[in-house]
Amino acid sequence: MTPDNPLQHKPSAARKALVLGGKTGLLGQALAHVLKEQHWDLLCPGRDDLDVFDQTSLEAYIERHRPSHLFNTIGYTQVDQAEEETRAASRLNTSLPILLARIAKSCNLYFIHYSTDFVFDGKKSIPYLPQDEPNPLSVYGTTKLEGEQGVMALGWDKTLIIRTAWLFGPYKTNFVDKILTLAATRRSLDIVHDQVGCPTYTMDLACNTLALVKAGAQGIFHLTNTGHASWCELAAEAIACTGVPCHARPISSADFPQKAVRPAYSVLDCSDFVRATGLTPRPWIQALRAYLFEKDHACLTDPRD
Ligand SMILES: NC(=O)C1=CN([C@@H]2O[C@H](COP(=O)(O)OP(=O)(O)OC[C@H]3O[C@@H](n4cnc5c(N)ncnc54)[C@H](OP(=O)(O)O)[C@@H]3O)[C@@H](O)[C@H]2O)C=CC1
Ligand SMILES: Cc1cn([C@H]2C[C@H](O)[C@@H](COP(=O)(O)OP(=O)(O)O[C@H]3O[C@@H](C)C(=O)[C@@H](O)[C@H]3O)O2)c(=O)[nH]c1=O
Repeated sequence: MTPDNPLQHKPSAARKALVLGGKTGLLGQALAHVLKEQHWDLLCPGRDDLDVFDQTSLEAYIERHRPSHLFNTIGYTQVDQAEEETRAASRLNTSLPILLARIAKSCNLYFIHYSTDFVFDGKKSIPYLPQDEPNPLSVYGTTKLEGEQGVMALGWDKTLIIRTAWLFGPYKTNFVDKILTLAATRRSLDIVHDQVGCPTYTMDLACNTLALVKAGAQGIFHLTNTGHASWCELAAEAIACTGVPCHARPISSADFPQKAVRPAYSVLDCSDFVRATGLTPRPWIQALRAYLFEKDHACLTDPRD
């Protein structure tokens, strides 16, 4: 903390969240919804409202609105495109979180940032612990890891990095939606079956993030739903839930060439989360059913309403 920074002397509201990515992101919008449901004051500036790369504007925004918590859900998440747009990926996944952590430190904000299972190489066959050695296989994974390392190197206590994986949820098209759209017009779909991870519902991740924050968690945590699946199993389950007559055919990654290499196994061990909060995330299949039910019945409102 820099003692001569005028921002840190101002008391901040008890629970006021600045959610970057909260206006348009897959996770950001879920987080905004849950924060609002839990009666937090909420700030969700989009690209047109705030240039997050401009430190002066960002600090002025923080001084004006005085949030207590800074959630960063902005990221470069196009895994294949990142292989060619290394600089753009690095700017969003590495430089931005470091800048935000620095500002959080100088303004005394609790900083919550998200990272990924793709920091691991997938050579393990039991769930990855937060302290396991990362070894990313892709530009996306590398830039996310460098973001984590840069943030942790600043040594700001009130920092929480949550590694999560395989997100699905409302507000923005995701893997499950893509599969269901394809399944509506196809008799069969070829889906990779040799990549195993843990599908995670954004709404559960948002609730569980707030439980971690409430517990005052600091450092790196793994947080997903529980269980594991291949992409093919996830697709098959989503198709089965909706009753569409489409067959999910298991294939190998070699038969679905992509620019970026994905880990073969990236299940995350969430036991630190369980210990810190006393909660156990629900199984991914149950969360998937909840998502499809809520989607079908339009249960969710716009997070900004
Ligand atoms: N999706 C997944 O399966 C997983 C995601 N994660 C991590 O979780 C976090 C959230 O991911 P997710 O919700 O999927 O991300 P999305 O791609 O859905 O959202 C990214 C957000 O970042 C914003 N953004 C992108 N570029 C800029 C920019 N130059 N300036 C300002 N805002 C920008 C986007 O705004 P706009 O709409 O205006 O472009 C959008 O709000 C990321 O850190 C990601 O690495 C981790 C594991 C799995
Ligand atoms: C649409 C489709 C995808 N696939 C495969 C491709 C890929 O290996 C897998 C998942 O597809 P996607 O490309 O949507 O997912 P991908 O971009 O690999 O997802 C990752 O995104 C980043 C942001 C993360 O952090 C990770 O946790 C993970 O969620 O499914 C098929 O095999 N058949 C298909 O018809």
